[in-house]
Amino acid sequence: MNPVAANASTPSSDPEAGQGSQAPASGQRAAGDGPSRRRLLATAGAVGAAGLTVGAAGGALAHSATDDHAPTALSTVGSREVAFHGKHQPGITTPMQAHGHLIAFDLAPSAGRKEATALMRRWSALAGELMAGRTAEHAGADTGVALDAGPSSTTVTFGFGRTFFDRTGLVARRPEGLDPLPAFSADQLDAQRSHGDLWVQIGADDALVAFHALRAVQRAAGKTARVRWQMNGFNRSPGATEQPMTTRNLMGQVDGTNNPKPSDQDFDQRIFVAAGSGQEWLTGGSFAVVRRIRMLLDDWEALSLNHQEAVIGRRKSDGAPLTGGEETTELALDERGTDGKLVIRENAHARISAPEQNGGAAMLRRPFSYHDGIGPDGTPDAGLLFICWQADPLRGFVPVQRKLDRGDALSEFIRHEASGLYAVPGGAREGEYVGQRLLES
Ligand SMILES: C=CC1=C(C)c2cc3[nH]c(cc4nc(cc5[nH]c(cc1n2)c(C)c5CCC(=O)O)C(CCC(=O)O)=C4C)c(C)c3C=C
Ligand SMILES: [Fe+2]
Repeated sequence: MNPVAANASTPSSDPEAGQGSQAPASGQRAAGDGPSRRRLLATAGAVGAAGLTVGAAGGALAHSATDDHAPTALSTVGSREVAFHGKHQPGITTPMQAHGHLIAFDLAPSAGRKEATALMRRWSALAGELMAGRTAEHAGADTGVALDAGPSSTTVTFGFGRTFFDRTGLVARRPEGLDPLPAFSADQLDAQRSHGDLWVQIGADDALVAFHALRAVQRAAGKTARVRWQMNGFNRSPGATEQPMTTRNLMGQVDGTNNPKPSDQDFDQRIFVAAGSGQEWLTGGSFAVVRRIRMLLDDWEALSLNHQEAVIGRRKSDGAPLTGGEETTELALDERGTDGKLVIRENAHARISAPEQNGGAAMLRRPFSYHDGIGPDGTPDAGLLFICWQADPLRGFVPVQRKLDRGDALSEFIRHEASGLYAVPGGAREGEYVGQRLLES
């Protein structure tokens, strides 16, 4: 086993901070010893005669078949490894990866607590292997899709939906935070693509590595759980920009600026469930709200730049508030222009969603963009797989979405199409599997 660094939240594990960064963030390490996928490949003599190119943009390394089959150094992107074990599960404060897969499962009718326990044990062992860049299954059974790549910042994160507790006879242990989200007036939710007993979030900086992990998780579910829905997303690739910067969404906006930072004094309290919550198994865990939000891009792109900026309250070019300064300058919410009107409009998205307008309600947004092709009407089925993390959805997502639902200028250009709410247990300690403290107590 590779020795893995603690996956604790630290300033440099801020999802924004590492976006596009060349240096591994905290909780990440360069791939080390152990039977890596690449060594297996080399010993199997599977390197093609034309040589193998390992790497990502700007850092490709050629591995010639004339070499002695010793693995060459991985590119920076491929070599990054996130720790599986830690206080919190990976994939929450981990820098946003370039590729993401979300997959929800329902337990099979014949499966109960015993089968769910065996599944979480199996999935946790698998997640540790995938995150370390090792083959997912015994040699020969692995699909081979990621054979020549390193860990590539893979993370696998597990959550339990409300119905998981009914199915496993654990209703008494269900946290209040899993009470159903209220209906919002603008919801157009597809039940088939919402909810689920179990939810898995996969992220990686390489598309093949991410797909490999997704497929391995699905295969490992076996007959215990069947897929309810699955969604694919993406973000900017590390190294694509000159400087590490906050990512943009498909409307072109800099998105993620005012996220809580792990260095904030109250970060842990806002994002992670503290001891004494009444559900000790959830200590160090969090709640994930997942919304598939379609963007009505034809309508959005028809707006002038001024209008687009007024909808958000920030400049499109660099994300700075319309009241001036740079991206990280605070919004001057009371400032009025020469016309006497508020510079950041009453209905601007950034105003309405700001914690100071919502009794301090805050969440950590860690989304992926998605594009599922062009619909029959010629419009892109594209938008945001909005994922936000909080210690309590009633002090995070719910009050903010209630307010946005009533008067957000952005509402006209988006449509909430699917929804999920999951309790995400704390990280597994060495020798433990995710959810053990719930399932074995
Ligand atoms: C209920 C929570 C939120 C939903 C749903 C949501 C959807 C959504 N947001 C953008 C684009 C931006 N959002 C920005 C800021 C922002 N958004 C939320 C919450 C939700 N957004 C919060 C809490 C904040 C931070 C507010 C603050 O503290 O100032 C921004 C501005 C830049 C930033 O801070 O990230 C943009 C841009 C889209 C496109 C979208 C749905 C598709
Ligand atoms: Fe937002």
